[in-house]
Amino acid sequence: MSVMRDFWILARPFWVRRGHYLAWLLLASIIALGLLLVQLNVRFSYWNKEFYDALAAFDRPRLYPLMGQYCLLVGAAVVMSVYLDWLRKLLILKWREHMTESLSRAWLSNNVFYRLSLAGEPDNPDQRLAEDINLLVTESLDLLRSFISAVARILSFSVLLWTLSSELSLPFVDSQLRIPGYLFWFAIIYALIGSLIAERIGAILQGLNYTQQQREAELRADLLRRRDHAEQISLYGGAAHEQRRVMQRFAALALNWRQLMNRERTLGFFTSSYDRISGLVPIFAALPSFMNKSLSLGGLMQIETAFNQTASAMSWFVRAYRAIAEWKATVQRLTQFRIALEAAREPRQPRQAASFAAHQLSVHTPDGTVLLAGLDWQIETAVWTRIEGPSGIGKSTLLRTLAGVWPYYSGDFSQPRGRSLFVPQRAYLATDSLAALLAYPALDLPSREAMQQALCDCGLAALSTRLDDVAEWSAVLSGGEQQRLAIARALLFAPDYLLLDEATSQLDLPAARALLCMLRSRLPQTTVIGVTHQDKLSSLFERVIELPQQAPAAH
Ligand SMILES: Nc1ncnc2c1ncn2[C@@H]1O[C@H](COP(=O)(O)OP(=O)(O)OP(=O)(O)O)[C@@H](O)[C@H]1O
Repeated sequence: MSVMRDFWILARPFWVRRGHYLAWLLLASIIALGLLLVQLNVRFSYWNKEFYDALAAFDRPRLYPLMGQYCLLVGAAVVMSVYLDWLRKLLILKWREHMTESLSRAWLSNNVFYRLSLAGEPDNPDQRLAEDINLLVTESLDLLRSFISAVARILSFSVLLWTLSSELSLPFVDSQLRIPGYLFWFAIIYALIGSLIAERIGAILQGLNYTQQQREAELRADLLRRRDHAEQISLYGGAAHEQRRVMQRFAALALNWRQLMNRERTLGFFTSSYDRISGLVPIFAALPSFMNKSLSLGGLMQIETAFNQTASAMSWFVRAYRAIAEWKATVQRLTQFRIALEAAREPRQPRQAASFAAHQLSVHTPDGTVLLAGLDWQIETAVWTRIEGPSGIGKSTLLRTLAGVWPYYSGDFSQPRGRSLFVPQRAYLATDSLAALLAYPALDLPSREAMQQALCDCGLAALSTRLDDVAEWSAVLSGGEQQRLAIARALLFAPDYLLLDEATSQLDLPAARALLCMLRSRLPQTTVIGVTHQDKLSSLFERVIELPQQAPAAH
């Protein structure tokens, strides 16, 4: 039952919250409509009886009111099933919206998504948020609905079937074996045997379908990668190589597809025969009563409906285990995600102090390899400090630690209060308007004049007329231009603390120097901590912290 507990932990925030009455009202309406539809089907079966009896008796005056009744019944059934589906979708939408909002907030807030990506788990959070929430909501509602409907159908139609079927008397040893309501028992045994055979043939389909989805996703991802690296591929002249890889992926997909279609063919032989036979089986079974005139034509038709409804409701119990298994797997995946989010929610927070300071600080990689150990220093406010050390020693990782996003450290360090901004070597440029990119990560746009001025200051005057243009700027701008844009962003954001990680590496030295000098004159109060391999820029920094392997030093 732990799966039910896990499910309730996931579902509870939606079903037990302020304004949850609407959700419960929707659920109650969906269940009520489902039950009404079952009752309507029972009513249809009575209509069938009366109609065929009137036909058999050539009773014209009874036929006309029956046709009127039929129109009413059909009208009611159409309105009910359309609204049932509509309300079901509305509830799915509301539930899904609530879960997406709360899980994506837990994922995105406090840099949880970044820490989870470092730790490498859980896999594919995007799939959890998009597909699994949808599956959980849809499967939960549909399982509940189909369970209630199956129970209601069995209760309503089996009673009908029992009353309609006479007692069967079979010779058994020296006496007669009497089976009351034999059609009811027959419907149950028929449904059980049919569903079990279908399950046996179809069991392997589940695995094949799963593999098929995976292969399709791999092919799609592979084709997307080609789109993302179009330029590099054409520069290498790698088209033939790429074509071969695409066809290799397709061959794996086709191999599974063949197995799937062969298995579906076998299942198809069984299900189409079963479906066709199901229409006649109850008629043949009740034929003796019809022939000895104890059953009317209408009664025969009613038996056919009641038999098939009972049989299909029974087979739900045989087949539901697969839907329940899928639902359980979805609950488990989302529970893992929820637990991972909760575990990563509260990172160790650095102390808040007047400035950045490290005391016996050690930084390591996610697998525990120590990169830097025993760091002891303090960084003065409004001073430009450069962190220096050989490639691979851990300079960028130290900057991430100071920014408060790298959780793998021990010892102690403090962060100053105030606004800080990190400018990485490769700026993040989403596909958006240039104005929105300049404002990032602030939500409000600065004035147009301020943005145009920042672009001019950073040597991007040519872009100042394109603030509203939406483009894939990371593909449109050169590497150097992207770095200029990131500095323009910093100018507009005007942080108290600026962490620069190789932020001018793609510019020539005079351009890099001019850009940083301009930054310094525009943001004189900002404390800057930088990492750069451009040694000629070192004169811009007032202080250097050198990072020798495992032996810290500062001067
Ligand atoms: N997310 C990560 N997972 C595992 N190892 C990592 C991760 N990030 C960095 N490292 C490892 O930490 C070490 C230091 O990397 P870092 O980028 O901090 O060095 P660096 O001094 O800035 O290097 P460079 O000067 O070449 O840019 C590297 O060996 C790198 O492989």
